[in-house]
Amino acid sequence: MGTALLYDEEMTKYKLLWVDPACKIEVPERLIVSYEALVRSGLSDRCISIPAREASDSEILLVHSELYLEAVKKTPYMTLEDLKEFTLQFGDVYFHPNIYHCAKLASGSALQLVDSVMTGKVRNGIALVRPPGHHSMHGAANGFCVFNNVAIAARYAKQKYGVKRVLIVDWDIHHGQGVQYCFEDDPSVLYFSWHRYEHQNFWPNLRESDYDSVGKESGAGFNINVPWNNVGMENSDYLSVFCHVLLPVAYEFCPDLVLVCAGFDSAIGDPEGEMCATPDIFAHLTHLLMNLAGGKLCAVLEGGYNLTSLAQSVCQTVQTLLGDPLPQLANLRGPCKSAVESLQCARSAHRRYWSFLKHAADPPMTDISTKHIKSAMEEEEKTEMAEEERCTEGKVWPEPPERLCPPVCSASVLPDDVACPDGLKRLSSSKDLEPLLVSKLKNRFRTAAVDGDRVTTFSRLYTLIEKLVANEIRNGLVLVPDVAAAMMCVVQDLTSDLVKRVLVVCVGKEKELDYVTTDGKVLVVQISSEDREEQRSKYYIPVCLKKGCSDTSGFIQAVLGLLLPLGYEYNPDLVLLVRMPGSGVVDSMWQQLIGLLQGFAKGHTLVLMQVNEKACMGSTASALLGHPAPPLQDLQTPFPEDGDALERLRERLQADWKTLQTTS
Ligand SMILES: NCCCNCCCCCC(=O)CS
Ligand SMILES: [Zn+2]
Repeated sequence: MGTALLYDEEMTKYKLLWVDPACKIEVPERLIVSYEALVRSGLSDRCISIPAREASDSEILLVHSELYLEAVKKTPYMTLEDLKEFTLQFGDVYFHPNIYHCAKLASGSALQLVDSVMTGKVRNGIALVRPPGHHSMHGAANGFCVFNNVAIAARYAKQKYGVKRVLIVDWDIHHGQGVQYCFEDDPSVLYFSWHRYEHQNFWPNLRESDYDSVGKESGAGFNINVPWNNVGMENSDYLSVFCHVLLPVAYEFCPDLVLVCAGFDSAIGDPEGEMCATPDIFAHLTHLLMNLAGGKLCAVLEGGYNLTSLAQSVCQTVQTLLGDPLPQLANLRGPCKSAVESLQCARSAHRRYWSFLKHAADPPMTDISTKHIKSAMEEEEKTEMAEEERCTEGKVWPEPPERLCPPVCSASVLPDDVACPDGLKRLSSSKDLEPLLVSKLKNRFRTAAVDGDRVTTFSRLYTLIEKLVANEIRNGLVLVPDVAAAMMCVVQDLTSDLVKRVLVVCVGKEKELDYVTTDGKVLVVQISSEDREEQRSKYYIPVCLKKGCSDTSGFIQAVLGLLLPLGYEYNPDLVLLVRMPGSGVVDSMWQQLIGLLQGFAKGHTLVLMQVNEKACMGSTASALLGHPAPPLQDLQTPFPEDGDALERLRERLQADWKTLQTTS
């Protein structure tokens, strides 16, 4: 299934008609450059174009009051003076004779997107709209927003498709207070927002934007705010919050639909955000949400005022929605102190509501919400500085890397008598081994004549890895007689000269893992029921689950809270996913793991399985081909000892691995 793209140039046909410094950044060019970038890059042609439509009155009234709607209806007929007058009753927003029409198109586009996804016409999609929506409230326009596009879409999805749980992820740099107000007592809509806050010194300066606004009454726990109290947040900060706050809760919530308030003013160069995250981060944020809700994801444009980073970020998002390989994120260095404080506060505020956050630490000693007094004075000094001096002084960043699709997505190396799963390309021609390699294998296995089929297997493995590294294929599946031996061979013989860093994810326990690397060329994360604490080192990290890999709750917690951060920090060139026989890992969990691992090494994942486990080749192939993993149904509360052990393991490892840091 494809990716929907909604865009209508009508939504570029309104603009600010008078002088208002607060609103001058919201210009029609925002939409024009975004769409043109998609066209120029060829991405728009790969999408399924869905027409925009006007939202009806009843759809708008799902969120807004009749009084407000009737008032806005009058704006097309107002004189310039009347429009100015009308605008004064709201904050940081402007009206225009054509904005009511565009606001209906913006909301209607979001609804068209929901229809396309919920009817299965497309898998996911994005609506490029203006005016944005997440600041508008029941009875008021605000922050460039007229109708709350995403809030209307959430209510519409519930009403028309009986969607039980909607996750709204707001990665815009402003707090979508309109969305928070709309759903704060509603447990069927989980609203997550991070936003520039600076201890309430940043617009919209609301006390209720802080981390302790967790929702009300039956909605308690279903509103997550992560305030950024400093500017300059980077890719590491964003990824840490996803791994340690949003994703654990999102997986436990298990939504039927994901809506994204896709604002790109959180990207580098934006005058509003003043953050430093690069456009390629949105490729990963999108990817990390795409295995939820069976891949049903609707992204709706909110903010984004630097036309260059906006266009690049939109392209990065669309490319991921289309399933293209992810870019490698370079030199992640762990979250900054302020980000750790914020995520620690958010985690501790929510630990009573979410079993996946149950073991979160107490809030930091320096309670960050009282800091706003002091920082107000700092704020005073800052405003003395010239405006342009303080904001984006010529931020520059590299063009996002090309994300080329290899000619073959998934290849397989199988014994001759095993059928190849649909969609996989069989590499049967095992080329003759270089004599060098044969001698290596011989002395490796110290047998005079390395037996025939083993040489065949390793020659095929070698062929596969060569093609992965050459980007001729994206990922691969290999069935071998002895998976542990094959793993050793791949790690020690086949990859040494081909790749710089291999991430080995070992699922289940194995007979002997009789080597531990210390040079950093290999990072082994082993998830099993075995407690190998004594063997742990920086590059060998055993995660012990009391009930083993069949405990999906413990497994996904270890993946989100440990494997993902580690993987991002380690930044491998190859991922080796080894499924030990008898691991007991549940199929949906196995597919989720393969899906999430695609975020590393441009998707170069090599799956090693034992021949006698060929029964799960089908689902492995499906995940390797990029089909969304099935949702993890009814997750139990993780075993306390596992949750505790994971928290302790993170604390012990965070000296070596900064992205594991969740406490300041
Ligand atoms: N009143 C002092 C300056 C306030 N600037 C307000 C900017 C509103 C931004 C809204 C937005 O970006 C939506 S995503
Ligand atoms: Zn914004």
